[in-house]
Amino acid sequence: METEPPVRHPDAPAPGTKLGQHYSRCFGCGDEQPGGLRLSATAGEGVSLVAEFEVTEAHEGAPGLAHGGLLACAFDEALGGANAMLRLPAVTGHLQTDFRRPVPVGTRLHITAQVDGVAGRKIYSSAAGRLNGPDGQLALHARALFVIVDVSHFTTHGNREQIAKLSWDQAARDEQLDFNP
Ligand SMILES: CCCCCCCC(=O)SCCNC(=O)CCNC(=O)[C@H](O)C(C)(C)COP(=O)(O)OP(=O)(O)OC[C@H]1O[C@@H](n2cnc3c(N)ncnc32)[C@H](O)[C@@H]1OP(=O)(O)O
Repeated sequence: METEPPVRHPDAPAPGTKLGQHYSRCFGCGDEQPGGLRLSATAGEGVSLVAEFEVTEAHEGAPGLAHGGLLACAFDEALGGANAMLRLPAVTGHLQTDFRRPVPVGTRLHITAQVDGVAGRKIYSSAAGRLNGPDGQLALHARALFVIVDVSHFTTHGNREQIAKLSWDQAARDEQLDFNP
C-alpha cells in the first residue's frame, strides 16, 4: 500500500500549544505516576510535536545513566502524541530506537517527533532526541508504526472506569471516536 503524506487536522492544536497529559496515570506524561517521565509536549508545525523531560535518578539503568527502555518509553509517548495532530486514536504496533549517545541523569532530553506518512490504518513516524535542547547533541533516533484503532480497543481491553475520566477533548470524542462509555 502507498504511503500518503500526513494531513494536519483542521482542529489540531495550533503550533506552540502545550498539550496536556492524556491520562494522569500515564507513565509517559501523567503527574500521578510515581517515577513517571512527566514528559511535556508542545504542538509543532505540520504533523509534529516537540517534547521534553528531565532524566532523574528514578530513570537510571547504570549509575548516573538513563535506562534505555525508559528512553524508548519517552519516544513512544512523544511519537504517540504526534498523532494528536491527525486527531486519530492509534496504538504503537512497532517501535525501534537507536541509542547513539549515553544520556546522563540530569539531562533534559529534547525530542522532536513527526508523522511521516499514513497508509490506511498505519501511521509511520520518526523522532530524534537531543541532549539539553533543540541544538544539543543527537543522542537517540526512533521510528514507529502506529495502528489506528476504534475506541473499543480501549474499552474492550482496558479499564472502562478510568477511560471515562480521560481528559480527551469532548468534541473529538463525539466527532471522531463516537465514544459513549
Ligand atoms: C497521546 C497518546 C500517547 C500514547 C503513547 C503510548 C502509545 C502506546 O504505548 S499504545 C500501547 C502499546 N501498544 C499496544 O498495546 C498495541 C497492541 N497491539 C494490538 O492491539 C494490535 O496488534 C494492533 C491494534 C496494533 C493491530 O491489530 P489489528 O487491529 O488486528 O490490525 P492488524 O490487521 O493486525 O494490523 C493492521 C496493519 O498494521 C500492520 N501491523 C500491525 N502490527 C505491526 C507490526 N508490529 N509491525 C509491522 N506492521 C504491523 C499489519 O500488518 C496491518 O497491515 P495491513 O493493513 O497492510 O495489512
